[in-house]
Amino acid sequence: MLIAATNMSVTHGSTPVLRDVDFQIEKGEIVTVIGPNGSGKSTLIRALLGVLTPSSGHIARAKGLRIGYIPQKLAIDASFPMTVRRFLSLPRWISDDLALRALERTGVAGLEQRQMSDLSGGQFQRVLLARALLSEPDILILDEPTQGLDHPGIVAFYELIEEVRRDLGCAVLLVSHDLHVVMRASDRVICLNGHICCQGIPSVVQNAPEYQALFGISDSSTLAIYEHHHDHSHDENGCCHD
Ligand SMILES: Nc1ncnc2c1ncn2[C@@H]1O[C@H](COP(=O)(O)OP(=O)(O)OP(=O)(O)O)[C@@H](O)[C@H]1O
Repeated sequence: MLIAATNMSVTHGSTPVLRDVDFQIEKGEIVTVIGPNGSGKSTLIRALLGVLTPSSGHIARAKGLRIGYIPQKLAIDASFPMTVRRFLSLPRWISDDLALRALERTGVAGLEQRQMSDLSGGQFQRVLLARALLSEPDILILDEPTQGLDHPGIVAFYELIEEVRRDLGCAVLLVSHDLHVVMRASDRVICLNGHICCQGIPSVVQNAPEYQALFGISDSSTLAIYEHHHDHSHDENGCCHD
């Protein structure tokens, strides 16, 4: 076990956001969290990272766990000069050789002298990934890494994630809205909506009546994910009632 949350609830102010979440991730697994906007995906990630404290339950992390985190958004002001090479050396200086190898691994070698603010969305994500890999993480945590990428870009990014997992053996936890790709590329999928609605390996989740009821899935209507039908109702706080 790398990280485990037990019976974890999180409130923002007085608003419950996550309720009774039991979650754990093992070595080398690729786990994707899916769910509607505002369903608590980023909150779950932030709690697992330890940057917010659950209101109840607890979180355990393996001793000495190294986490490589790629945030949902990272704004770099265009008026603030920051080359890719310099960015890779934050917060700790790294050698040119290490920088080159990291960029090669994520398929963006040659961009060293480019300004971060000039990169395309896909290049930017790959530079973030290169930087996250420098710490040789046991687990990579990525919050919507494919946001803004086109379909080939999304598929390519997932292929890269799989390659990184194969080569480095790290676990990967991601948040994604790309349902089709997620189902192909994850070992396990978690459907979140203020609580864990269902979880499991994609083939099982995909065929589970709970999943189909949750997401209203038929092949042609995958994008109807956010019009999904629940077999239980949610109040305004995202809590569920059978
Ligand atoms: N710091 C905060 N203070 C108050 N409320 C917050 C805070 N962060 C998140 N929330 C609220 O908690 C709920 C869950 O937010 P969260 O960002 O975890 O959802 P999400 O599933 O990641 O959404 P999205 O898909 O839109 O990124 C939302 O209603 C949000 O407004």
